Amino acid sequence: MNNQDESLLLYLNEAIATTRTKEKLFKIVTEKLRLIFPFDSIAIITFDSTLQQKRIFLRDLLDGAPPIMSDQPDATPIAGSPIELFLREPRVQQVDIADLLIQYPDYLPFKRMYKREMPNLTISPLRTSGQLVGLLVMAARRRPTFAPDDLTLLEKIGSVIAVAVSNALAFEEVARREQEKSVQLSINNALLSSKNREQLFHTVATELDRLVPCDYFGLRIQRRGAATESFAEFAKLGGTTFQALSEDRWEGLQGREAMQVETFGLFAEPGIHTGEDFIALTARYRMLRHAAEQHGTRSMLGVPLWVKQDHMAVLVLASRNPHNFTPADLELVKSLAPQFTLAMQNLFAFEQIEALRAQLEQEKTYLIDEINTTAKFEDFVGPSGVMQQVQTRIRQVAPTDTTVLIQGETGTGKELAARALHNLSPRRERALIKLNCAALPAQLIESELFGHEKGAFTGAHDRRIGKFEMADGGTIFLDEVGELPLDLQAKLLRVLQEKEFERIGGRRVIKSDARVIAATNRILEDEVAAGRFRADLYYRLNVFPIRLPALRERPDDIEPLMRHFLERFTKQMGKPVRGLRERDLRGLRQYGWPGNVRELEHVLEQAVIVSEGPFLEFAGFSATRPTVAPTETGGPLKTLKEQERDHILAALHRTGGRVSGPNGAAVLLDINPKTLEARMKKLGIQRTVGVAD
Ligand SMILES: Nc1ncnc2c1ncn2[C@@H]1O[C@H](COP(=O)(O)OP(=O)(O)OP(=O)(O)O)[C@@H](O)[C@H]1O
Repeated sequence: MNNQDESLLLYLNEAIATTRTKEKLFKIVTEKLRLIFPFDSIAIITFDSTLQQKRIFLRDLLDGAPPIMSDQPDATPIAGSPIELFLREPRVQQVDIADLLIQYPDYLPFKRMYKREMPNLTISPLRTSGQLVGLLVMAARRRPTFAPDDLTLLEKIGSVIAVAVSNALAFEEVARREQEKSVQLSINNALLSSKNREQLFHTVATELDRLVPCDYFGLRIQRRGAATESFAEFAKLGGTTFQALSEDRWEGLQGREAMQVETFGLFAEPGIHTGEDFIALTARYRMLRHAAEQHGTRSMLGVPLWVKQDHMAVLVLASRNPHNFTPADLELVKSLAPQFTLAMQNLFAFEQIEALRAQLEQEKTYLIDEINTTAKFEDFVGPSGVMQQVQTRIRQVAPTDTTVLIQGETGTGKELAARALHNLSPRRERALIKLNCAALPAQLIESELFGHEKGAFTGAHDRRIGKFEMADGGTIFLDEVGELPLDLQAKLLRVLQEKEFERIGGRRVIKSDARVIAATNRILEDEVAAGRFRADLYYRLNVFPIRLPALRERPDDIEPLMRHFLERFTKQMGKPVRGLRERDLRGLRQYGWPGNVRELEHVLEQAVIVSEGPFLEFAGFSATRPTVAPTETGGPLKTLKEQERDHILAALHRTGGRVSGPNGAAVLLDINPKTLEARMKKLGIQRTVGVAD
């Protein structure tokens, strides 16, 4: 070995000790070697410990192209390639590519070099501590002539380079592990910190992309016999950053239906799909074909997260590069799978909790309203025979899920009966949700019943849960059902038949297990006959009818009801208990009670308020009021307007002309004082002069 050789070895040794990147190392090696050995192209091939996979660093000095540094193992297998030949006899060899091509006519790198007229190869093994870690391959146009010393030097250089290559790769491996750790940490942090699905998985996709570069990241739920659902999907649509994909992207492409093909079982095993395998999958799955055609997808990596009888969840990465994914990538993604699974399950649970929370929030408002109005069955006063029958029917039907229709005049206790029924039913732990069908315009009733999505119509600023959804597991009480507009009757019928509906502006079918109790003070049969109420809906509602008799039909209930209300009001108002005069009782029993129990309740409330002596005073109440409803007298009928006028006058008479306040006519008539004033004005009723509210 001459001085020049020695100094080269020293130089290389030093360079190796100080150089950490393989790029720099490769540059130094190339330049120094070229001073001694004439070559036009040089490659360092490294092997993994099992000699199964190789990585290639290549520099072509003739065309001045930048060196090729392979970050990923080369996909071409070593078995069956000329490399195998050198592995069998690892020593410095000089070969002519033309000879090799006879044996390996399809080996591309040699074909390429032959074409570029560099047929002379010098191959030297790279060994460290006796172990083969790679090959140094020099290609030249002219056949070099080596002295035996040169060959010895090359062997020595080979071991120096081997150490360098091993170091650089080990260093790289350490760096990759560090990066892997940092990515895993970032993914962990994202999974732990964020509750928003899109934001969370966007971070995860971006982090994972640092280790396993890809163009598509998708978490998907595959259902047996149904379309695949997207849980979180992102793609680099032309750019370098991920954008969220929505399910809607299938629409308008080939029709949503066309995309709804079953993919259950695809990626049931973790794997990489590329080349022929990938093409076979695109032939089988329309969605994959679409991705290949539209986005140029050429390879995929899939890992199942969980597999159940009827559905499975998978993580899919896809790339436009056919050789993008390596077995190491697959292992890495597999190692992350448990975290993804946990995060998805957490999110599912969290979203479920959110939905329940929203439902509870809605229910709460109702429950607060109900605290004062909750009816215990004991509050339901009615010792008369007819009311005993009513109570028996309520008790009979309460434990079932049967739809109940309660009919009766205003104030007969329909709502009280509905509440008592709910409270006797197994659903009493859940809410009774009431909807008054007469109180709102048609569109609002629909949204009250079924809810709406954000932006479903002007003014729909937020998503809103409908009462049917809210009453899931409980009872929905449709008060004044006879007032429901015909088109809504059709929609209500559908819910009753199918127990499912959609929110306004929504596509998702919502199921509700709500028990229905409907009430009306109209005679629904007459409404059906007049074409104002759908016969089919009537039959659906009238499964178990309960009729609440008018108070005048059960005079035996009057006194017990009076005592019940008296006790309540005296207690509520902290008033002393006063006696009831026989003549007053007689008068009250004889009265017709057009407003039924509600009217009786108001009369007593008023009496408790105004009475001061030892007896209750029924000021303004006249027992000479008609004892039967005018419709039943057979005489000429009054118009509704006249009837209303008379009724208001009677109320005013009783309150001494007072309209508002606790002793006013508005309380007696159970309407808003402003409304009463407006009606009085319309009907031309003057206030009694001299009486102030
Ligand atoms: N049997 C009863 N025992 C005790 N209170 C009753 C009874 N029936 C009715 N009430 C009381 O009378 C009032 C009116 O009853 P409720 O609101 O249930 O009648 P409704 O038939 O639903 O009336 P509307 O048709 O006007 O809605 C309520 O305050 C209720 O508590």
